[in-house]
Amino acid sequence: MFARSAIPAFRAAAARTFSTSAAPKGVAAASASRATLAAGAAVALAGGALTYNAFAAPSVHLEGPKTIAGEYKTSSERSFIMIKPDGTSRQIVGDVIKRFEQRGYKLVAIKSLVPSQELAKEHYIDLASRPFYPALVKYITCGTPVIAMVWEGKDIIRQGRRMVGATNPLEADPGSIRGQYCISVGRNIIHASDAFDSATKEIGLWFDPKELADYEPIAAPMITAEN
Ligand SMILES: Nc1ncnc2c1ncn2[C@@H]1O[C@H](COP(=O)(O)OP(=O)(O)OP(=O)(O)O)[C@@H](O)[C@H]1O
Repeated sequence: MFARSAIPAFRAAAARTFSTSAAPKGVAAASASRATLAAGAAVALAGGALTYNAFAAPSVHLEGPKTIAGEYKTSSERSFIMIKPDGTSRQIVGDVIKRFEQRGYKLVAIKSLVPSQELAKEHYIDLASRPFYPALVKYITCGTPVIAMVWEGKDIIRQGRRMVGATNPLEADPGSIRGQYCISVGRNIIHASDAFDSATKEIGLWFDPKELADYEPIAAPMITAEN
């Protein structure tokens, strides 16, 4: 059984880079402190509740150059992207997925769930002192599902943030997802990891490693070749 005390340890290690508005971009991999969940344990989600399921091996890799978020600045880099309840309700899930697919990114995990209070609070824990935090948690757990995804590919963390757009949709580039689909900071339809250690934390929080697929899309060489 996963020791619940590992979550606060992990939270402390993830530091401010988890929340996305003010995080130092691009330096997280080098500077981030790391945490390791105990071998034989993982965070898993079932029926919208946060549970801690034991498993044999491997452990969730949260430290070292290669983590559950792949390897930073390589084609194995991964980001946690989540369509929020308003995005699901407004039926733009397909459009969001299409953008990432057409850009050349690889979908390695996806699931629809109604997050528990515990999970939503943990995801946004770095904003706990902000006045909008209770409403944010209420919104994420409102009963309409979120679409939790892991996308993989070159520079996905930075590009994912660019594709999503600014936190306040009114400041977002019109070509970005938020810039195209929304006008309110409280209903900005999508989340994307802002740094490598944030992606590591978030993927580990929302997914069991066994849910992450390892495959090669047939068009991969046409997307990734540099010459
Ligand atoms: N002033 C605000 N009023 C209401 N909600 C806010 C406000 N600022 C942020 N939020 C909500 O909290 C979320 C997290 O805020 P954060 O500052 O981390 O921005 P973000 O990184 O762009 O968003 P996310 O983490 O969801 O990708 C925002 O996406 C938004 O839903």
